[in-house]
Amino acid sequence: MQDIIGTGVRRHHDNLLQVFRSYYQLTKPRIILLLLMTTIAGMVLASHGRVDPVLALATVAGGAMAAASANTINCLYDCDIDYIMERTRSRPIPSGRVQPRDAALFAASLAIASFTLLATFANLLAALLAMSGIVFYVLIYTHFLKRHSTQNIVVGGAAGAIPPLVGWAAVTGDLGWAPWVVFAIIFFWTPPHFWALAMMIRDDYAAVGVPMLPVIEGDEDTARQIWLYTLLLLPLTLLLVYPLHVSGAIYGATAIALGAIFARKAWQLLADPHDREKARSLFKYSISYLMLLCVAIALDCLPLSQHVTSTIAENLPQWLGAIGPM
Ligand code: HEM
Ligand SMILES: CC(C)=CCC/C(C)=C/CC/C(C)=C/COP(=O)(O)OP(=O)(O)O
Repeated sequence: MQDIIGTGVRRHHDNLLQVFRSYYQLTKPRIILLLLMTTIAGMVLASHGRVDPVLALATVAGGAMAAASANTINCLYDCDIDYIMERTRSRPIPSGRVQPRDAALFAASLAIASFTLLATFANLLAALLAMSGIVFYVLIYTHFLKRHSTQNIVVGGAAGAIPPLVGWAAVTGDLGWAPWVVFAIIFFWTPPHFWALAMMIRDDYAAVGVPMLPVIEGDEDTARQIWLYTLLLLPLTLLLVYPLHVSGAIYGATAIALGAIFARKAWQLLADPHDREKARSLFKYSISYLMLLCVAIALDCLPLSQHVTSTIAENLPQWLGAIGPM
């Protein structure tokens, strides 16, 4: 008898775990992690590394819920094509694990909770920016552009660039040049990030009639455009050092090193646009690139880093003098 009850409880527990896992998958959690890193970068920049922990926690939670809501609505809207594409077939809605109505309720609750949290613990601007991220991603990207334009992700990429604005606004209550530069970095990073992936899986997109650039214009043109966006992205990353002076030498050196690797991978793809391994390598690297760039922004703002940077700046002429004329 006890065995039967035990098995029943275990089965109920397993089912509950399955349900949690399905809703968790619906939010595309790994993408949220990177979006949050950009939010944290925005907060750290705005507060010169001294973020209030309660505000930080509320902003991260509110930002995560807004992105989770946007991703859930995207899964709901796209479930017809997700059902056909191999990469997306096993997602919770096409595989029947979550009913569309439940997903809609889930997304609405997340958006309301996000707005409430951000408006209460941060400010109205941060809350409205997060909501505009959801609206832009769902309406402009998912509804208007994704299935109708080869420039879908160029314009749609603006939604993914909003989280650092949320982070900055949560700290300061307004916006300035620095957060808009981080916005622009992510905006120009998105086409190489996504088109590299789209080159790998363009047959999937072709099968469902989504006009991603590699499907319509082919590999050569896509590789050329990736190269162009990469060339625009790299100098943009340095604007935080000069003329904005919100980041220092540690960030600057990291941005140059990371950018050089990015440029090398984009160049290799340009030289061999049909090589899917080169596209895969650029796609994977694009994720590490943005993560590390955000880590560098945060590290650079720590008081210790600022001390190291100012010591180097003060003593550099003396050290160079000691080396003597070259
Ligand atoms: C319009 C803009 C964007 C498009 C169309 C796009 C598209 C994609 C797609 C289709 C994937 C593959 C996901 C999968 O295999 O299920 C992906 C992966 C990923 N994207 Fe993007 N992306 C965009 C912007 C962003 C932004 C702004 C971020 C974060 C700042 C981001 C972070 C990631 C990460 C971390 C992954 C890897 C997820 C994993 O490991 O499964 N993406 N992206
Ligand atoms: C502030 C705020 C809430 C911003 C929201 C930003 C956001 C959720 C960006 C996500 C970008 C992304 C992963 C696009 C992929 O969509 P897709 O439909 O092309 O991908 P798929 O084919 O994998 O479904």
